[in-house]
Parts: sequence; C-alpha cells; structure tokens
Amino acid sequence: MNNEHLITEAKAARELAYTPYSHFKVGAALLTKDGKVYKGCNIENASYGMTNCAERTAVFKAISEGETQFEAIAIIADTKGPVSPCGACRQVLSELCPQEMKVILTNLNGKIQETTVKDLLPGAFSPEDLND
Ligand SMILES: O=c1ccn([C@H]2C[C@H](O)[C@@H](CO)O2)c(=O)[nH]1
Ligand SMILES: [Zn+2]
Repeated sequence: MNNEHLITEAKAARELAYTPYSHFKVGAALLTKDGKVYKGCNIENASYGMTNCAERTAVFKAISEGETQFEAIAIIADTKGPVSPCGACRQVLSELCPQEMKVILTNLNGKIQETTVKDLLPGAFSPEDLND
C-alpha cells in the first residue's frame, strides 16, 4: 500500500472524529505488515482530559485485535503544515511500533512530511528504563 492510499484512509477516519469541544478533527490510519489498516479518530469528552487522540485510537484498536507488526501510520488534520502528533501519542507509538517505522504527517492541503517513530521522540522513556 502506498502513502497516498494510507492518507486516504486517514482522511476517512478523520470524518468520524467526535470533537464537540475543540472542533479539531484528526484522523489516523495504521498499516500492519500483512496489509491490514486500522483507522482511528480523536474522541473528546465533556471531561476534557479523557480525550483520546486519533493516533492512539488507531494503535489501541490494532493492539486490542492482536496485531503486533506495524509498517506505517498516516495522520491528518486541518493544520497549516503537516500535523504534529502530541507528546502522549509520540510516547505510545514509541513503545508499540518499531523505532524505524514510517510516520506520514499530512494536512488537508496535501502537505506531507515523512518521518519515523524514533525521530518523533528521541530519548523516549521505554520499558528498559523500568526497574525489575
Ligand atoms: O496529533 C494530534 C493532535 C491533537 N489531537 C486531538 C486531541 C483533541 O481532540 C484535539 C485538539 O487538541 O485534537 C489528535 O487527535 N492528534
Ligand atoms: Zn495525541
């Protein structure tokens, strides 16, 4: 699957965002090694801190269905430049996806930035940092 196709899936996911508070819709599409796509949108709550970002929705959906091998993720929002994932999502991607995995950041105007999980969060706190 090419970048364009994964971005199309992320855009479709974005349409389902539940954002009555921020009105800022985000979509994500996570591609597994065997070609399946898990889509996610942001889901807000009247208790604002309970909000789940699009990226984490996609990753948590995939993990909860038994997926462990990931190839790429595309993320889209109506931003000036390619959308910048928040710190919480960077941390979650860092633990559950390969460090070298492709991350496609984009916006509705077709601005695209390709990066990796590692480059989104250098020096991430990881499971190895936990004491037994
Ligand atoms: O990368 C991002 C950045 C923000 N949001 C969501 C959280 C909240 O619902 C809204 C505004 O922060 O956008 C995401 O889903 N992903
Ligand atoms: Zn986030």
